[in-house]
Amino acid sequence: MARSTSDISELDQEKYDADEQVKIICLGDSAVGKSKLMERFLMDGYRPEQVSTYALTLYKYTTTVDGKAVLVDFWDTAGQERFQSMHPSYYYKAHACIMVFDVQRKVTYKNLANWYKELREYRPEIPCIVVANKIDADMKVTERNFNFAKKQGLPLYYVSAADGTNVVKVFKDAIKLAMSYKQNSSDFMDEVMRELENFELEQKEESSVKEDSVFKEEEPQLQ
Ligand SMILES: Nc1nc2c(ncn2[C@@H]2O[C@H](COP(=O)(O)OP(=O)(O)OP(=O)(O)O)[C@@H](O)[C@H]2O)c(=O)[nH]1
Ligand SMILES: [Mg+2]
Repeated sequence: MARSTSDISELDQEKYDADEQVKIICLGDSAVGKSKLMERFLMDGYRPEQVSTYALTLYKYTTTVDGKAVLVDFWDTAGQERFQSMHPSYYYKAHACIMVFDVQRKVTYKNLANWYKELREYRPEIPCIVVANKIDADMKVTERNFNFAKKQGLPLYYVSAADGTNVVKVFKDAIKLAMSYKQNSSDFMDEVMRELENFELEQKEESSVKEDSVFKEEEPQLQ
């Protein structure tokens, strides 16, 4: 059972700046199997923490990479994806993304393009893995080419949360990619995005002041 918490400290995302803390997010339509995949990977000893107010679950996992202990938070949503858009804080400081579709439902594959677009708006450079889930339902799908991944230059894994095929591989590779992103990226893009946001905000404030004064000037004079 997931432990329910409204502990806001769980959402203190500054912790992800620490060397040994990694944040991996999961994206994809409802019912593609995001939660089942996490549960399958973490099987025993996982402790999902439902941050109920924010409709998300953090799956915590400890591992070692190059002899160093690493704490991984896998972020999973509950419900928000129905609106086809996530809150920006979901993406904030994420180091890698696992993007899932259901091989049995074409629409979930088509929607990858929307998820990917949104991901790149917030995290232009983080590694992203595409997961074709539920291959147990029809093994023939592994012969099919899902061009979206190839077109975007992303790795594609054929997976089944139900029978476990490739699940460990996906998650271990995601952790490796997240760690290497963390170590090698200067998060330069993050800095640029922040600067741009501040700049746009300042401009908006400035232009609204100007509009105010223009409006006042054009106000008809009452006789
Ligand atoms: N056959 C099969 N069914 C699966 C597999 N993975 C998940 N399912 C089923 O698909 C349904 C949805 O799985 P979830 O893990 O709840 O999906 P989700 O993406 O977390 O859905 P939301 O939380 O609504 O976003 C469940 O009934 C699962 O049992 C799989 O690999 N094979
Ligand atoms: Mg779920």
